[in-house]
Amino acid sequence: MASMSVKHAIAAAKKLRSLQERFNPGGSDIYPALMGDEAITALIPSGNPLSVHILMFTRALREQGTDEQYEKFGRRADNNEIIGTFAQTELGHGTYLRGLEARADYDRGTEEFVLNTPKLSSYKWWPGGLGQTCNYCIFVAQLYIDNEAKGMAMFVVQIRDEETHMPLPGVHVGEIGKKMGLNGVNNGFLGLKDYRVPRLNMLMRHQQVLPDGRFVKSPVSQVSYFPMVFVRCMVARQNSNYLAQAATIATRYSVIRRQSPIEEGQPEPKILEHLTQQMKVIPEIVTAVVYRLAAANLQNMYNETAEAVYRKDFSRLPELHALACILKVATSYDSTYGIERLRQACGGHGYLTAGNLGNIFAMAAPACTYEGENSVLYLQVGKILMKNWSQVLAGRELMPSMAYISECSKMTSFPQWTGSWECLLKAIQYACVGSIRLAFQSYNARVQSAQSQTAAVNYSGLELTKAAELHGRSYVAGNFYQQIVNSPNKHQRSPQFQKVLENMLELHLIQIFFRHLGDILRFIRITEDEISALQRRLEEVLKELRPDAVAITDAFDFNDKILSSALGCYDGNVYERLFEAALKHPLNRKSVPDFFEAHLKPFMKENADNAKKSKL
Ligand SMILES: CCCCCCCCCC/C=C\CCCC(=O)SCCNC(=O)CCNC(=O)[C@H](O)C(C)(C)COP(=O)(O)OP(=O)(O)OC[C@H]1O[C@@H](n2cnc3c(N)ncnc32)[C@H](O)[C@@H]1OP(=O)(O)O
Ligand SMILES: Cc1cc2nc3c(=O)[nH]c(=O)nc-3n(C[C@H](O)[C@H](O)[C@H](O)COP(=O)(O)OP(=O)(O)OC[C@H]3O[C@@H](n4cnc5c(N)ncnc54)[C@H](O)[C@@H]3O)c2cc1C
Repeated sequence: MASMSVKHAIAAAKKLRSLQERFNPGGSDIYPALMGDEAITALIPSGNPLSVHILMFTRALREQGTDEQYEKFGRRADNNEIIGTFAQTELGHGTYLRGLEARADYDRGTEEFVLNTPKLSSYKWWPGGLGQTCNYCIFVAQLYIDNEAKGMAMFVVQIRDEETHMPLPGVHVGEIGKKMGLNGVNNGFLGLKDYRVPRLNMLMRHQQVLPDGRFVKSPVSQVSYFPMVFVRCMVARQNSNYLAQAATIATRYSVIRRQSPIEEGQPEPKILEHLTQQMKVIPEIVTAVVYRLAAANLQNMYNETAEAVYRKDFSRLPELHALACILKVATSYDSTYGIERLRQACGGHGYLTAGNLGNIFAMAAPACTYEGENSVLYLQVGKILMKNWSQVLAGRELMPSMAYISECSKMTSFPQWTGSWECLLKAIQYACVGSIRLAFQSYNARVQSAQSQTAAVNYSGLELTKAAELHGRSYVAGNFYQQIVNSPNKHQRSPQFQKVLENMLELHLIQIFFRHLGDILRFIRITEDEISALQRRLEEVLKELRPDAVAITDAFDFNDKILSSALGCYDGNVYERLFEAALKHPLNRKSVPDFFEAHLKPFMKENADNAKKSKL
């Protein structure tokens, strides 16, 4: 689905409200009830100008505001009476939140905050819908009381008149310009000059400024980062879906397109019969399945943790933060590169807009950057792994998603190679733990030699990133293994279905193994014969999955409207649809285009005249 117009976004928002009334009557939060529903992902693609309103503005009001603040602002936002966005990033800073320059100075005389973006670099820059759609925003700023910095806080700020939509005095708001994609989103800029808001416009569920200017700290400062955790979980889900969409298109196309006989004299086969084509398409189908399951797990964990945070129990926040970061990175990177591989798998037609792969790519790719730039989130996970390795060295228990690290740390060497799924999974985990150990040694040596912790993180950055990446692989592969091999539902599956799932597990594990062979060989001895055996298993499982490829992608259940692709329609009429799309192009409206008389004819005539003259 391409970027939406505001008109279409409003239709989607209405649909969401009606779904909420149906599934969660009277409740404000639609997502826990509906998160499994693919309709939601279809209604809020990242190209929707209301997505930040729906996913961040309403949620921040609910989770960061007091009950009274929810009644004042949140209920109206949930009801779409006001439309807002989450304005955090600035022209000069996105990643380093402690460097944000927008400021909120408390004036105890009037019990107001005075909001300012003092420099060009402190202008808010990027928030979705800020350019034109929103009349409110959550403005993230450094809080100052008596000129003393107190850290980040969030403020509800009205930016446009509710009746006329005119920007209010003191507000400088606009659109940041055309982007590579998502051009329906009207990402905006915002400057504020001495803009006053009442004290109770600061969201105060976790930290407060009292009327006399006393500051009550949040029990856990990280809780102000919670809206980002939610969207990271959503990205994991959304980007897995983008990959599934592209895989569906490329699979359907690959069983219609015929090219190049495999045996001399034979008819041209469907291109999916070529082994290298299978290797381009089938692993992406499997990756989409694997990530959808991991993202669904993450979603459950988010729902449980959000409920606990609401009750001011912050104990599971670090684990959720680590998992949300790692899955956001893994799904956004792998979907972005996977979609490009799938586009190439469709040959020349993959480059046509009518195939929709370019648009899907343009929607998936920015997720590598928004909601925490991927390298930065890898470093964040790397730092968490260092902390956990210290815990291992101290003999303490780790959070459940890192329990495998303790287990592997106790192994003096890798067990006898068997090539089983357990063995492959263990090899990935073992390489991860080896990488964590090396990163820790490097990081620790730097700290011991009097480098600051932050400098040590910077100079160990490559090793930390590698450890974080392998932790992501270990978690995702471990989750898939559990769901296929140890799931309590396993016995309700037909043997045929279980076999397809096991083939997908085989392919996923072998694929990750080969992708990280260099990393694995650093810590484990494997013979050439053992690697060759895996190569043969890879070829075999591609062959086994080939007949199921279409059925698996059909099971993703994307209708033609969502895929919006001449190459990926359910009926397989690829050439007819490509032709139809070509004929709709404006250049085909007239047999002779206007530019012929105006430019092309005079240009050719001038050249012909010059040629004649030079012959004379
Ligand atoms: C199904 C529905 C479909 C939905 C479709 C979804 C599609 C999405 C559509 C919307 C499209 C676009 C929206 C985009 C919106 C945005 O981009 S909003 C802006 C987002 N900005 C960022 O993400 C900024 C990135 N920076 C940061 O997050 C932090 O600054 C960073 C983590 C990089 C570092 O911060 P520091 O303050 O320097 O922190 P540290 O010193 O590293 O850590 C301090 C401790 O805090 C812990 N921590 C950090 N972050 C979190 C967190 N989020 N939650 C919990 N804990 C956190 C960290 O581990 C440290 O802990 P410790 O003290 O060590 O125990
Ligand atoms: C489509 C889109 C929608 C967005 N929507 C919103 C929105 O609704 N609201 C909002 O507030 N923001 C939004 N953003 C902004 C987004 O959150 C930021 O772009 C993102 O957080 C990255 O920050 P940055 O752009 O400052 O990148 P930078 O931090 O400047 O990154 C540039 C490079 O520097 C590197 N780098 C930065 N810090 C470090 C470090 N500590 N260690 C190592 N390398 C580092 C990065 O890895 C990267 O390679 C959106 C962005 C996009 C693209």
